[in-house]
Amino acid sequence: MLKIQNLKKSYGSQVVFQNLNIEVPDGGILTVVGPSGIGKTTFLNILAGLSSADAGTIELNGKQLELSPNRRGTDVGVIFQDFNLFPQYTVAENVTLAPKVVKKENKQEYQQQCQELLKELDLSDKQASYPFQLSGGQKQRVAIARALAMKPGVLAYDEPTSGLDEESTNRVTEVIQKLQKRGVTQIVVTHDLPFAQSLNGQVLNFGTDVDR
Ligand SMILES: Nc1ncnc2c1ncn2[C@@H]1O[C@H](COP(=O)(O)OP(=O)(O)OP(=O)(O)O)[C@@H](O)[C@H]1O
Repeated sequence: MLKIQNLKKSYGSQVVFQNLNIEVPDGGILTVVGPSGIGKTTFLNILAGLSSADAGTIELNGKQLELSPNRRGTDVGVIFQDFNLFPQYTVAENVTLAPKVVKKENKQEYQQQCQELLKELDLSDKQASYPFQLSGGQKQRVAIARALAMKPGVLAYDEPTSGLDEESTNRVTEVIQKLQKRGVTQIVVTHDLPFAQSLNGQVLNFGTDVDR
């Protein structure tokens, strides 16, 4: 369970949001929508531990997350809009780097996990490719595999359909639904209303549901 209580964030005198309360059950999908400049990315950055909050708490399975850019750990995995893949590494190296270096998993463990994730995300034939050799949708699935390799409690996506065609967008929906069946809790920030509706999750509309 992801439990957000009384979360508040301001930039100077501008309150971006306050009194934000929301609960997402394990395996739940929360879609975060709202107009440009309303605070969606700010919310995602706080959740990801990339930005501080002024007040409030975020609890994941009873454990309070540190709400500052100093947070360590792998509680929340984020798929950024530009994917942030390492261009000098192959797909398989992108997926195994953090389990190897950060989690210090043994080679057999991280390699096996990588094979499973690439298979699940339909990327087995791309494992030796470099990011520049992939389509946008493929790069995104590598970013998802790389995040999942760290076994996060929550997986969050920033505008996952931006720049994708209809077929790739449908693919993203399928991946998110597949991960939901596996019990992964997911937060999806999006402008794309038809896509948000297709996910059939709980909706947080920053334009209408949030105090400022
Ligand atoms: N580092 C910052 N310093 C000051 N103000 C900021 C900062 N980051 C964001 N803001 C302001 O906070 C508000 C929310 O921005 P945010 O990027 O979270 O919106 P958004 O909903 O993600 O927009 P978009 O959909 O266009 O990405 C905006 O008014 C923005 O100008």
